Amino acid sequence: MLTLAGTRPEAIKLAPLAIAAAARPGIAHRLVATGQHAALFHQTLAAFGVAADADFGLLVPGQSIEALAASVSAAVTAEIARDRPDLLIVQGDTTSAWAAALAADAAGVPVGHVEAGLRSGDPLLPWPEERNRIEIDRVATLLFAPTPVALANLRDEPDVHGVAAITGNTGIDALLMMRDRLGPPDPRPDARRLVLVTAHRRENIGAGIAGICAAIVRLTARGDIAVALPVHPNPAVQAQVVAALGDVSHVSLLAALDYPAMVRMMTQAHLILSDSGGVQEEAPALGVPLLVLRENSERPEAVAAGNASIVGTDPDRILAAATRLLDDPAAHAAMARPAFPFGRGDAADTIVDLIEGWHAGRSI
Ligand SMILES: CC(=O)N[C@H]1[C@@H](OP(=O)(O)OP(=O)(O)OC[C@H]2O[C@@H](n3ccc(=O)[nH]c3=O)[C@H](O)[C@@H]2O)O[C@H](CO)[C@@H](O)[C@@H]1O
Repeated sequence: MLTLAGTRPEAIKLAPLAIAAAARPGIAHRLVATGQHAALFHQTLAAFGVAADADFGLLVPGQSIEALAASVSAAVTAEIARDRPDLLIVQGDTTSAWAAALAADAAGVPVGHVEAGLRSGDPLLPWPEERNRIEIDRVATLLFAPTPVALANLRDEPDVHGVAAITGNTGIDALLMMRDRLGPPDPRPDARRLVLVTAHRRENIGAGIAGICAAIVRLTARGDIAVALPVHPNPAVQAQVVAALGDVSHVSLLAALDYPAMVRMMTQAHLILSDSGGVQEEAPALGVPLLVLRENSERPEAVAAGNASIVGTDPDRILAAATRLLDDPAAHAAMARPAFPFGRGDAADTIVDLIEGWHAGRSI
């Protein structure tokens, strides 16, 4: 079995699978990095005690999505010819996962999709992730849907032909593993309540991030909160955020946090504002209220569970929602009950059980 991955969120969500696969003598697993997030990918895996078996080193700064897809496709095709894996695993919705899945399909190698069935319903939001998810699911033989909603999405699509099962999300395995390892959070020295913000979606660069930053400036003017914003490595995001927030007091712009530091900070936060996919899964499990800085979500479970609210990027809307949660303890408490709509931490074991069953010829 060959797993291909290249970004920080893929490292987080595939580390539990690598650990679970290594514990099964019947599974020979090879984890190969594309090289897309370079050192960040390997550092993130290392936080779980996992190392990649190889790295294609495909990162070319500033390269287009099309160029990345072409190089992933060529590298996966060569790897398949060399190693003849019986299954290719990809996770989520990156362009490299999409290119690898199509290359494996073309070479006759079955594809297993971890985090299958997520749909925002809008091909352009987020782009290209929504297109990538749909096309990976169309070629996948094994579809590991994290939730009943994701499974229902797959059942509704006539072009999905593989076998699908609900597994939970391996991101929750990673989160609970790391939280247990870190122990109880340290009390913060600062009396101000912590608001943690992350923003990096391609469609938010420009007007969206401008709106988010304007809301942060107005929010910190209250005087009783501290904002921490780990800035995504994307240079376009960095330039915009530093220009808008670099000199605002009680706003700390941080370098991207390693995963243990991120988990620690999420557990200390009073409120999280984020356009991230993974954070929408993590905040409910940690019981931290989340405002989603997007117009839609492929993860309606967090809103349905009462832990998240979709507020988009309009500064007035963000400010109103955040102010309510900061000023009304009952409103905050209602969104701060831990909930586990994305699983309870056993997704990776469930997935390797299903893979072993598939190897043995049992239907999943
Ligand atoms: C909306 C969307 O399409 N999101 C996709 C995107 O991830 P996603 O939008 O989740 O990507 P992010 O870069 O936000 O990464 C989120 C993860 O990184 C952690 N973190 C974040 C900031 C930081 O400084 N340090 C840190 O460790 C978060 O706790 C979380 O676990 O790719 C994932 C991997 O294929 C998919 O599962 C998601 O569906």
